[in-house]
This record gives sequence, C-alpha cells and structure tokens, in this order.
Amino acid sequence: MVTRPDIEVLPSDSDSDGLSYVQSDIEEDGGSLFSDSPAPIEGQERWRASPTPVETFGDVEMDREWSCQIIGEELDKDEKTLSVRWDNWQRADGTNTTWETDDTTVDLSVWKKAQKKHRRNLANQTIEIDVHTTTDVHNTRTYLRSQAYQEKLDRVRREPQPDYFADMAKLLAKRQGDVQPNVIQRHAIYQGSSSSPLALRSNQRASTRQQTELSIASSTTLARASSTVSIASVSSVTATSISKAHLASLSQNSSSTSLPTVPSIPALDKGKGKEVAIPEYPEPYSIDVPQPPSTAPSAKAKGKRRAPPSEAEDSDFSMSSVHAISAQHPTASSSAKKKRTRVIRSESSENVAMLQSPSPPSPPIRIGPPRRTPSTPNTSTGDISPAHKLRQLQQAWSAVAKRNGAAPIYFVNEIDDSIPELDPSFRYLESTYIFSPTVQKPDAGFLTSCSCKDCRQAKTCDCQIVSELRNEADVPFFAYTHSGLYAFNLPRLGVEVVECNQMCSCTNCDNRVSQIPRDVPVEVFKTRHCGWGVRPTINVQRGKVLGIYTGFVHASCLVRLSRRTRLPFDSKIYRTREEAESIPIELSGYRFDLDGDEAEGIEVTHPLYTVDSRLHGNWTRFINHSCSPNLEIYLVVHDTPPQCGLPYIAFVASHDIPARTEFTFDYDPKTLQKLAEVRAKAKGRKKGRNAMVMPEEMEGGQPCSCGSVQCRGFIIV
Ligand SMILES: C[S@@+](CC[C@H](N)C(=O)[O-])C[C@H]1O[C@@H](n2cnc3c(N)ncnc32)[C@H](O)[C@@H]1O
Repeated sequence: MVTRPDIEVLPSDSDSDGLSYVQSDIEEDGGSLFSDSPAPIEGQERWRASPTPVETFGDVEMDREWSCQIIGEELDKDEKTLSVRWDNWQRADGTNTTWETDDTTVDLSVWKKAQKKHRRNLANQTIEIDVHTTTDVHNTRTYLRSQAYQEKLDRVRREPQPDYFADMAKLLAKRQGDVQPNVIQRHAIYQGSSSSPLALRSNQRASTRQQTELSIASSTTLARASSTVSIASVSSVTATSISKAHLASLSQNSSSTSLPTVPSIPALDKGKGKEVAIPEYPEPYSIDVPQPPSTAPSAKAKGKRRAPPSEAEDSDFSMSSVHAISAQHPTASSSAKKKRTRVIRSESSENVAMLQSPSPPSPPIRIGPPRRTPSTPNTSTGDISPAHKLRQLQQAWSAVAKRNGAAPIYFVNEIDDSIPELDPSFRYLESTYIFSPTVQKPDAGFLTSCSCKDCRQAKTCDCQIVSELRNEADVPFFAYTHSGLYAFNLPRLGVEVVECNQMCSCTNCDNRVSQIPRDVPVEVFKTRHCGWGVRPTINVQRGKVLGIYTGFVHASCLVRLSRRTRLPFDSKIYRTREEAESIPIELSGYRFDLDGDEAEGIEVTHPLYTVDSRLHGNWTRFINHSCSPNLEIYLVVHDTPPQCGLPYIAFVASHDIPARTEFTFDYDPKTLQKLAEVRAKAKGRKKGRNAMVMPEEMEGGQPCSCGSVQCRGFIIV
C-alpha cells in the first residue's frame, strides 16, 4: 500500500498468477522481448530499452488518490522500467498502463519481494542448471535468468556444496559390490628372473604381452567399447568437472582400505551359496575312505555355475579352529549325533557351529600303520589324536568347499600317524585369492565384457578377442571342447585363457570352465616318499579342469609386507625377489610365481606377483611333482584384465586318471629342455654320472622321489 505522494498504490498480489514478466524469464533465443520489437542489430547491446517512451502524467490531479498495480518490468542494461496499471485512470483509447522508471515513488518493496520469490522458485526448479563460477553470467539468456543463477550461486556458496568426490566413491563402491574398489597403480618395470619355485616356464615372448599400466589415466586402453562399465561413463553421469586424476586418487585411497578381510570364524552364509545347486555328498566326517564311483560326472551335467565368491565368502577355516575345537571336544555322546545333524543342516552357520558342537564319534578313517590302535582325544589335557585332527581338517575344508559348491576333500593317512603340517592360522580358499595390500586388483569396470550369444565363437566373443590364444592366421580360438574339457590347444605355456566375467551379459556360457565349482572329490593322503599328496576319489577324464591354485597373492618383490601378518614359519621381511628366494627350500615349495611363464632375460612389463599357499590355500597345495605328470597347468583370467599379471593357475588332467591315482604335475617343465642341453654338452663324460648332471642354475634343487622311469633326479622348488 501507499507511497507515492500523488498516487496510491495498491499492493500487488505477489503470489498471483497475475505477475507478468515483460521480459520473459524463459526467453531462450536471446531475441527481442516483444514480438514487435525490432530484432537486435549485430554488435549492439542486447539490453536495449523498449521504444515505448515513459509517460508523464502532466497536470493530473495531484490531490486525489491513485491506485495502481505493477504488472511487469522491462530491463534495460542499467535500469529497470516498470509497467504500471492504473485502477482509476485510463487514456482516451482505454489503455491504462504506463511505464515508470525504477526510481518511482511507487512502493516497490512488495513487487521486489514477489520477484525475488519467483526467481528463487525458478532457481530451485532449474536444478539441471550447473553452477560454474567461471560462467559469464552475461552469456545467459536474460537478466532475470542471470539473477536466478546468481542467487543460486550465492545460496550454493552459503550452503554446503554437494560432494561429488564422495558421491563418486559411493558410486564406484556400489558398482563393484563385493569387489574392492582397487585400481592398479603404476609399477616400475621389473626385470624378472623367474627363477622361483613351481615356476611356470615357457618360451613365451614377453613382447607379445601388452604393457600393463592400469592407472586411471590409461584405463581407456583396457576399457573396450563393449565394456559395460567404464570410467568414462562413470564420470559422464556425475560431474564432468571431476578430473580423472582425482578419480584415480579416489580409487587408490579407497583401495588402501581394501584388503580383503578374512574372518577367523567364517561369515554366516547369507544365501549366496544357495544360488548353487550343491551336489549331494556323504557327510564329510561320517564317511570311511570314500568309494569312487566308476566315472567322473561331467562338468556340464553337474557343475552349475556360480558367481565367483568374494574372498571373505570363500574363506573359511583356520587351523586355530582345530585347536579351539580340540580344547572343547567332549567324548562321543548320543547327543552329539543330534547336534551334528543340526549343524549340517544349518549351512549358514556351519563353521561357527563347528566351534560349538562336539565332533561325532571317531569314524573309521584309516590312519597310522594298521597295527596301531587309533588314539582317542584326551579331553582332560586337550590333546587330540592325529586321526581326530585329520577328521577335523576334513570337515572344515569340506565345509568351505561345499559352501562354494565344490566336492568334498578327504584326508587319509595309511602310512604313519602324522598330519599335514599346516600353520594354526591356515585358511582354506576353494577358488579365490587373498590379496596383499600392495596388490591393487583392478576394479571390475576395467574388464572387457562380451554380449555374444555363443561364447564358443572366440573370434566374435569380445572377451576372447583380447586373448593371445590365436592360430597361425592370428584368429582367436576357443580353449575348451564342446563337452567342457580343456582342448590343450594353447600355442605355448604362459598364454592366458580369457574366460567370460561378471560384467558379461552371458551368465552361463561355455567360456567359464575354470569357474565351475569342482565336482571331483579329492583325497589328501600321505605318500611314501613325498610327504602329503592328493588324488581323486573318482576316475578323471583327460581335459577335466580340476581347480585353481589359491593362496595369498603378494607383489613378488615384497614377500612379507606387514608385521601384522603372522608368518610363523618365516618372520623375515624380504624386500626383493632375490632375498625372497633365499628362504628355506622346504618353505619355498608352496609359492607359485605368476610370471614364471616369462622367458628369462625379457623385460617384464607388468607387476610381478607370487601366490603363497603356506597360510591360505586349497587342496592343490598338496600336489607333488613328477617327471611323468598326469596334470598340466594353464593360466586363466576371468576377474582381472589379461594384461595385469594376475591370472589363476588352473590344473587340468593331461591323461585319463584312474581313481586314487596321485595327481602330479611338472614343477618346472622347462628344466627338461635345459637338462637335455647340459647333458648333451656333458657327452663323453663318465657314463652313469651323466644321468644326474644338473645345469648350474638348477643347483640347489632337491632330490626327486617321483619314482618315474623318466625321473630327472631332482626338482627345483
Ligand atoms: C607344493 S608342496 C607338495 C605337498 C607336500 N608334499 C606336503 O607334504 O605338503 C612341494 C613340496 O613337496 C615335496 N615334493 C613334491 N614333489 C616331490 C618329489 N617328486 N620328490 C620329492 N619331494 C617332493 C617337496 O618337499 C616340495 O618342496
């Protein structure tokens, strides 16, 4: 109300739709405000005054009250002109609006307040408008809009800004699910010596491998067009202002906390395992030595696939549990059987339950020479018999295997009363690695994925196109047969089979053979000359893929990284691979270099890793060497890009293997070649000694007890 001495101004209804904006606030084309206004002349100011002159009232009666409403405004470059509608005045032609300058005595407060409110609403609605401090507001379409920007900017400055980086971290974490948001860092090029135990050796030319520098900056080299998640796409949906460097630092920060945690008591099964059809096995601890069926079930018939378990899911059982159990173990009682039934049915708490429930009465597992009487646990002292410990191992390992959809693992000792030497903290991992904090496992977004219908067509399956598995015409080919057996068609040792992965749209394709849960039950048994070994309880067909070597993966140049990691066998910290190789031979036999396939002297361009199965691992850690082996190994990847040096080592039957025949593989196939060369040179020396001549670099090997007629006499571990 009020104000101008000569005019009474009615308050305008600030919320009414009657607010009229002479200068449209949604004028998108930057053109003139009115359709009849002349088009702007190039180079001229856009903010030109309306050609309409400001009216003067002349000699109007000054003593009467004038009521009016502001109905709009027009903006010039520097000043605002208001359109005012007079209630008790009109021209001869009936029009009753006039233009008033901004310095009018009309009370503008209500109008301004209404305008401000309107602009605020506009600013709120236009959430798609990014606020950039660098934006020149004069490039926006209208003055009102630029005001809205300005007000929004002011508000954003006053209020906490959205944290794009936190959002991005959340997004990454969400996308990766269980997978840790790791990104491989740049690693210095390392000259690999490839002389460590169980090395996969071959004449592979490193030059055929691509350089692995999986920093975010170079991620595009890995993110093929078919990748369903790429950093590029991630950034585009969030804030374009996030630099890749920022993102990299984010990922790397998050990865610093990403060491997979391995619970000492396994986490409860939250149903993941239920996706898998778990074959029926005899209850692990209620069996005698299992009787092998006549034929091995085929992978296709039995092996339903499952998503690869997370490390935590896969892990499981520690020997300390054995001790915990043994301390509580009561004598067998009738109630034990009931409890046992409950435990077995309750998959979700299988290992936890093991700690609480007594073991069943001793089953007749054969242990020790037949003449000995099996000892029973002495509950008063906490001592338990070797037979009992074996049973507990069998239960525990089989429980984890079962949780992962895999067949049982039995333990048998028909030689003496020893048990396998396992560290008390040993944990069973059926099919995954545990990563050291220094290993930056690349996130799943870097995986190349496929969307093909038939992944057997290697040349059209995007996953396999990146593989080096190619024929002479450089065409990719499939690594497996139609019945899911390994085809033995790798051009050379060291070439990785690239299987389909979690990002592929095929969920159950034929290119996932090594990911099928093991359906061959195995028996860890005491051998006569080579410590503990392992054998199948059923016949195994040539080409059958049996499992992968699991363990703790660390960068090869840092064997021991953290004082928190308990390594009772070996407490020294090794800074280099050379130092690491100085560890006692009896301990080094459980390490597998993942780059052992590289030809010596050739520059290795990806980080070097070693899998150590002393504290974590599975049944494959018991596979002994033979100079006439019945297993072969090959490299396979499905949850890391092929170029980053983190393949799995898969074991495959290279012959038909009858049930209860020991599994063996050649720890160092390349030795054969070297040996032939050295022995050829040694021709002419005393006969008989020739057979045992060792190449210099093989000195330090240990005598081989494989018993094969083709025995080379020593093994390098
Ligand atoms: C990976 S472990 C195999 C499991 C091992 N036998 C055990 O009892 O734990 C490798 C170690 O087994 C022994 N070994 C394997 N094959 C052997 C062979 N042919 N002759 C002698 N010892 C062998 C060596 O001590 C070697 O360091």
